[in-house]
Parts: sequence; C-alpha cells; structure tokens
Amino acid sequence: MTDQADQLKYMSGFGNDFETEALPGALPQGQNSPQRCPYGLYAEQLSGTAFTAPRGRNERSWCYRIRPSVRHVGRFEPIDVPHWKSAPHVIPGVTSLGQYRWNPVPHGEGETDWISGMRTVTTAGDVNTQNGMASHIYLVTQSMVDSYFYSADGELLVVPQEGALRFCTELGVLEVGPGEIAMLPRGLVYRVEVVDGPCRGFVCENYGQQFDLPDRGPIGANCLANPRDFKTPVAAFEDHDALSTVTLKWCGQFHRSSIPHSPLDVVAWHGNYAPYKYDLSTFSPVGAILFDHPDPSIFTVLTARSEVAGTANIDLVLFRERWLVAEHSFRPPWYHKNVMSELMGNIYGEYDAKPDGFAPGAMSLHNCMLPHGPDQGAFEKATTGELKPHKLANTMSFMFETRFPQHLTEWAADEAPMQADYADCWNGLDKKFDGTIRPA
Ligand SMILES: O=C(O)Cc1cc(O)ccc1O
Ligand SMILES: [Fe+2]
Repeated sequence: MTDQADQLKYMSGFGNDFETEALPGALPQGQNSPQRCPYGLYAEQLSGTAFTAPRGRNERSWCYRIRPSVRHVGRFEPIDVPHWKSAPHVIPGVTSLGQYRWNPVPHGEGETDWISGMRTVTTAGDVNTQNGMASHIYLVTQSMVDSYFYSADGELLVVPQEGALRFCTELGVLEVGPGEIAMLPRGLVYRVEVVDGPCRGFVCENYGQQFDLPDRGPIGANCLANPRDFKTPVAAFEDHDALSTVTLKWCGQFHRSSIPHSPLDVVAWHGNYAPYKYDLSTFSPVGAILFDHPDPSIFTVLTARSEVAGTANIDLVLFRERWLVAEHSFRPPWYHKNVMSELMGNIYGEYDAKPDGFAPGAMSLHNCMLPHGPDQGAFEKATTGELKPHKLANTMSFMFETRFPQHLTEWAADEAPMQADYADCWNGLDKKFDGTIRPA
C-alpha cells in the first residue's frame, strides 16, 4: 500500500507524458511489455483515444498492476440509479424551451455517495454516438467504502462548490475543493471519499472527445489556463482484500459486480491518459482594455472539440475576479441569442449580469437561441454608473457551453428548486426609445 503521506503528490503539466512509480523499479524502462514485469506486476494499456488517433490527440497510459483489470470485474448485474440520466433523454411533457434558473439544491434527508448523490440536470446529444454531454449536481455526504465506480460513457469534469472530495483512482489520489476542478477520464476506476462534507458541486459528463486546452490565437504563448498549473497525481496503490463492488456506467445503463479486492492496484504507470486537477485561481484572464465587451470565449479554460472547427462539443468558460476598464462601453455581458447552449453555475460571490437571484450553488440554463442578458438592475447600474476602473472582486461563476441543446430531466423540471419567476428579472427593461431625441 502507498503511504497516506506519499499519496498527495502531483506532477505538473497538461497532457504530459508522465511516468511514476509507487515502488522503486516498478516501472519497466525502455519498453511497455517486458516478458515478466518487475514485482510480478501485470502490464495493461488504458486507451483514451482510438489507437490511430493523430499523435497530438492520442491518449493512452500503460499500467503495471497487481491484477489485470479482467480480475476487477465480476458478473455484472443491472442496477437502478434513478437520478443519473444520459442523453438522449427527451421527456414528453418536459419542455426545455425557456430561460431557467435554480436555487442551490439543498441536501436531502438521507446519506448520499458519489453514485446515489448524482442528480442530472440536463442532457444533450447522444451517449451512444459519443457526442454531447450531461450536466449534473452532486450532493455527497458519505464516502464510498470498498465501492468503486467507472464510466465508459465519458470523462467527468468536476466543479466543487461546497466541501472537499478525495478521488482515489487507479492512477493516484486527488483532493479537490471549491475553486478547483478535477477531470476523471473515461474508463478510469475510482472511489470517492468525503474530506470535508457535506459536498455539493457541478459535473459535466463529456461523451465526446476529451477536454483540451484551447488554442490561444493572437493571445500568444501565455495567459488563460497555463499548462503547468494542471496537476496529475503520482502512482498510489492498494493491496487490499475485501469484498468490494464495482459499478459501471455503460451507454447510460448502470451495472454492478462484486470482487474480493480493491481494483486500485496500479503500482506504476506511464502515459498521457490520466486524471488531473486545476486551481481556477491560476487562470489569467485576458480582456478588453479599451472598449466593448468581447465574446466569453476569451475565458475558455478547457475545450472539448467536435469535428466542426471552432464549434466545441463543450467549452468550460470561467468568469472570475478581474478588472473592468472599458471606456464608453456597456461593460456587462450584452443581450444575446446564441446557437450554443449555456449552462451556468455560481461557485462563489456575485455574477455581474445577475447581481440578484444567482447565489453560490445556483445554476441557470439559457438554451439554444433563447434570448438572455443582464437583469434590469444590472442594466440600470451599467448604463448610469461612472466608468472608472472597477474590480470585480469575489466572483467565480462558470459556464458549460454546448453545441447541442440541453434537455431538462424530470428532476430539474419538477423536483429541483427552479425559480418560477426567473424570466421576470427582465420585466423592467421597458421601452426607452424616444424618436425625437438623437444621441450626442
Ligand atoms: O449569458 C451569460 O451570462 C454568459 C455570457 C457572458 C458574457 O460576458 C458574454 C456572453 C455570454 O453568454
Ligand atoms: Fe449568454
């Protein structure tokens, strides 16, 4: 077993070809598949892309483990995980056409873990064609004990909002709390423990190509999310015999099997397909330094590309602390309709376009081509205030901006604390037009 103290160590860099070993000499050098591996380990490849994906996009890792993964799954039996939905999930009677906002979801009565505490809010695309996504809220009060999970359906981008979680994965251990994100690759087995509960946050389940760093274009080689701030755990393993369950999410269905040991038995690994975390406070925003309000794409932390250039399956966009300095400009987001669909969540503080009603833990959905923008209060303030340099302090919201429309689940429509009067926030934006007055 890896010592607790040795576990929480990270290697730096986005998409690097890492190598790490929890026991000296456990990682074969110079080849992937020696006739016999050190310590009697088994060699196994975990492929995150097709074998022949172009070199720059190819992701795989080689694991040296106590048992091969075929021994970490038994006979799978279907189970019901009622609140975790997958696309396509378009429900007659549930309309997704509208602007929606939800108050922070409270914890329920009973205990919930990573699997039972997942509440799907929206789904988009199709899990079977590996296109699209789902957004979820997690409400976790309980650690998984001798219980493990993996998803064949996509990577999970985790955005904690309250409480801290530990992800004990095949490739090492990550701890994340509010202000950080974690990425759990498709196919990676892990157990989720509560470090500081109760825990609540947002998840983007990406059915498509992996999240990647966006190109920076004319911004050049620095700023936005810098590769070195992404942290991947060092190898850590468990040699632990106990009756355990492995839950698998596969094409939207859940199955469970029992095994007599921990599957987290990778003693050494190398490769570029691995979990990582990122501290959002290291995101260096670039913005308008003279006039006007640029597109929110300048705040893209990660992008999950589609086959259409510039049209991401999902962008993760971050609205964090920054200075507003634009002269003679309407500084908040403009009013708009977007072919992409925008699911937002508030991690902490106040979002400038919605000073009221969008509390930390709240989320909103502005679906494909549905108009939205600053509420009336934000409009009045922005059009009458003095345009001095102004620091937007204590603010961190994010957006999962998706190519496909997002459909509400029954839970999001009927059970979650939806604000029935959300669209009223624009009510006061009355006609100001006076055909007799020309502006100066
Ligand atoms: O709708 C929103 O609040 C998100 C958003 C922010 C912004 O600065 C520009 C466009 C946009 O969709
Ligand atoms: Fe928007």
